[in-house]
Amino acid sequence: MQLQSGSFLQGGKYKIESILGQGGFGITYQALQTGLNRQVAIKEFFMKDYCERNEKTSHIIMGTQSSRELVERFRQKFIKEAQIIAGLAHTHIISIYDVFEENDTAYYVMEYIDGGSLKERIETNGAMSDSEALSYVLQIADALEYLHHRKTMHLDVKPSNILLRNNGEAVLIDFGISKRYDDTGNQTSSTPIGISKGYAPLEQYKQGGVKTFSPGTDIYSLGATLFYLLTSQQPPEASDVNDEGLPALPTKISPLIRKAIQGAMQPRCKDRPQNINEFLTLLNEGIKPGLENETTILDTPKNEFVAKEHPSSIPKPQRIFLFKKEWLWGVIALILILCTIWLSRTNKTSNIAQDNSLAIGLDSTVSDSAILTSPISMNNSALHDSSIRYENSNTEIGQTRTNVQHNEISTDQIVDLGLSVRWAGWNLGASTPEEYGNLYYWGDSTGTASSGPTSINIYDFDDICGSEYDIARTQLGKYWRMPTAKEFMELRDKCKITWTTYQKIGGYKITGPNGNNIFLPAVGIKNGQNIENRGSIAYYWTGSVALIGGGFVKFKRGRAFLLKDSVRVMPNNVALPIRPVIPKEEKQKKEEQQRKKKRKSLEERVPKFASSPADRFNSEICYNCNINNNKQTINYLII
Ligand SMILES: Nc1ncnc2c1ncn2[C@@H]1O[C@H](COP(=O)(O)OP(=O)(O)OP(=O)(O)O)[C@@H](O)[C@H]1O
Repeated sequence: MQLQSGSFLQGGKYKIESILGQGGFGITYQALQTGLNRQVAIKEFFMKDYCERNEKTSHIIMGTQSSRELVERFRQKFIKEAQIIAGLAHTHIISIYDVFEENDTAYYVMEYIDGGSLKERIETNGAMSDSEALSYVLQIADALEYLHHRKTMHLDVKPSNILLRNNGEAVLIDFGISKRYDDTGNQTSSTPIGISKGYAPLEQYKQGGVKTFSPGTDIYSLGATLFYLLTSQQPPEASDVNDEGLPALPTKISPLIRKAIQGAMQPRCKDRPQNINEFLTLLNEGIKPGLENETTILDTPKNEFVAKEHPSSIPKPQRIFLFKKEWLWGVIALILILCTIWLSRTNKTSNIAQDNSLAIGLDSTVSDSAILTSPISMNNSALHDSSIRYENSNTEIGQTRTNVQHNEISTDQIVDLGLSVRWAGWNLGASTPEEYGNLYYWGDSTGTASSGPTSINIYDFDDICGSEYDIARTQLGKYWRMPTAKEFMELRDKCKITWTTYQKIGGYKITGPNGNNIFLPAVGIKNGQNIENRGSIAYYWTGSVALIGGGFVKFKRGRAFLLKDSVRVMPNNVALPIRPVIPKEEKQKKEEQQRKKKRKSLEERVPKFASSPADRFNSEICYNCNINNNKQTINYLII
């Protein structure tokens, strides 16, 4: 028995409109928040098997004393969980606005999401393309990483728990069985474990469920979700996966994605990627992984998940410690590689210095920087910020300059990385290289944090880059603009991306093919008044060409994702740092164009050189006549 539509909660603050659904632990309603006149979703704690409702008062009633105790215990946990979720702030995690008790039960109020679930999407449209499925899975991976970072597991990731905002953004809901773990990884809450067949891994079926913090459990469910999105088939139950392996995935799915699903859906938790970062590495193998922790994966040999008949035979990503047995050969190989890199860097540096007099900022401690940028350098303490320098300056990156104006991102901070465009050394609006920049909104030429579009607009990148909507162009003028998708891809694909810290700010050192560097601080994402994920995630605008639900480039743990085909100008609760570019030949091209235009207009206005004095006379008359636009006078004078 549910609350009637038209009934009120919290003294009229919320008006129940309809029922969205009911599960074992709760009823979800669509409601109106009357004061703000906005739609919300309200979840009511209601244990179907133990609770009833007094029709007159709407109060919850319970039968026996023992059921009362049980329900009370879970009600307290429901409230606690809601409070925890309310403390999370992530674009792809449901926002909770309010938690309260009424009718002898508990409620939480959340953002109402009207685009339906991924499950409904598949039921209506059938299986998705690789890119569409990935765009959703990457968003949820992001949300999971955020949760895992806070020692929280969701434990019920599945397509029906992923809703879509009408702008295409995926949002993770239903934390009803999520758990939190303390710093030692022990469970701090024991909300009941529900089993979602096909999505829950083996360990969730065990008596007592998952007891220690293990991101691999959510990774299994995420892999199963990807399986469903790409096949529109319910993934097999974990016990069947254990006995028979995963059924062969259609070959239209890219081999890399098939391998990633195989890897994520390993029956044994320890055989799966151990964190979201490792899962993403499988999906994004082409990009070199970051160097943040001791388990970071080496570039070479490549991480390989080989899809075999029985998934438990699939090897895990290879890690450094796997090389222990061959340590002797490893050490010899390491020395050889280091020598080679040292030599090649020495040559390269001297070549650059010879060929390009602009390269004065290059580090003279060549051997250090060679180690720094080589994939062998796995130790953060070996990272020297001093190798990050401007191409055109003797100043080390990071020297704070006072009174820097936006338009001071100028020539001395253009870095030629050896790519088709030159990149700014700092974020737009920043006064130091590690700064956020505080200019957010593309499409808002003032670029201030408090303004910006109020809804998400989708633009084709051709409409944006270099136009009046391009904040880099409007702020810096002249030839500056946002990078196009192609240019960002070039940065991603041709540069070495390594995690480092600079002035205590985490971020990515991007080393171009010519050895020059820029620093992309992991400035996070501004969401309302908060800046989230600062020091761990970097998002950047791009004038990109793309799919649904993104439109920016995200640099993350040594990889860059370019998800989208179009530019989304985000509403004003989201902000991203901006790194402008300046095309190499743009200045000359523009000047040449202007010269041509001038010439043309002169040619139109001034007749060709007339040889005889009479002709010249007539020409001059014509010229004057044209100017006066007086044909009669011409005729008269010519005659
Ligand atoms: N914030 C929301 N906005 C819009 N619809 C929602 C929202 N939250 C849940 N729903 C919808 O409400 C229905 C019930 O969802 P919910 O996940 O809360 O319950 P359940 O999983 O069925 O039950 P339980 O987890 O309590 O056993 C689903 O159709 C879901 O898509």
